[in-house]
Amino acid sequence: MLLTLEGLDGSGKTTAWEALQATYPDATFTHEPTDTWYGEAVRRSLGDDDTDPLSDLFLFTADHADHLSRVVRPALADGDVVISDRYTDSRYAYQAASLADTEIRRPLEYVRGIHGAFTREPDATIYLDVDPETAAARAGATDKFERVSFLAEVQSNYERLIDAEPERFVRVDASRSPEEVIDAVEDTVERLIDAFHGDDADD
Ligand SMILES: Nc1ncnc2c1ncn2[C@@H]1O[C@H](COP(=O)(O)OP(=O)(O)OP(=O)(O)O)[C@@H](O)[C@H]1O
Ligand SMILES: Cc1cn([C@H]2C[C@H](O)[C@@H](COP(=O)(O)O)O2)c(=O)[nH]c1=O
Repeated sequence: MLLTLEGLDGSGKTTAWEALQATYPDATFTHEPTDTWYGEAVRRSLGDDDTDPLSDLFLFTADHADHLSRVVRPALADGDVVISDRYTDSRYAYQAASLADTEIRRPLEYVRGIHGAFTREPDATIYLDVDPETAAARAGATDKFERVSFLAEVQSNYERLIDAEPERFVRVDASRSPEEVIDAVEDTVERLIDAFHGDDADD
């Protein structure tokens, strides 16, 4: 089963993902950007305010392709629960926002289309819902994506993704205290894993 955590910068994904590691010691915990040289290239781009958005998309997508073949697919093949801090929806939401002022028409559909041929969509996605102002303040507004106006575009892309696939997403109110958010995420993960195994048993 593939579970992903998504949301704006500073929404608390990593805080929740770290807490889950104690509860699910046998699960495979992973993240995007990864720690490989592909991920390092992505992080280098994040630190540069003057990159080409299409080049960024393909850098992030290369990191995802490597992540899929090296970590996600093997762990799923072993029957593991995989919990990823950011995954495909980050590209759909962020790169579609950064491509908005380019020659690419319908960026969100374009980015999804690139992934369609090769990716493995998540079984469920927890969306940590926080407003762009809170997100930017928590994240520290240190890179080009952590600006309120940009995060507002990203947020509206996430909302489009949720509208398109409401059955895949679980929204968690991430404006609450860290303890309350962690509790809500842990309850949600427990429910999703139980439901997934229930579905397996029905097959
Ligand atoms: N519910 C919360 N309330 C207040 N502060 C929080 C909350 N959750 C996390 N934080 C703080 O906000 C900052 C960002 O948290 P965290 O790294 O978990 O977010 P994130 O969604 O993973 O961000 P990014 O996508 O930028 O990596 C950290 O300093 C963290 O301690
Ligand atoms: C996977 C991925 C990430 N991003 C952006 C989102 C954040 O601003 C940074 C780094 O993420 P982190 O959670 O702070 O480590 O990268 C993106 O734009 N597209 C993606 O596919």
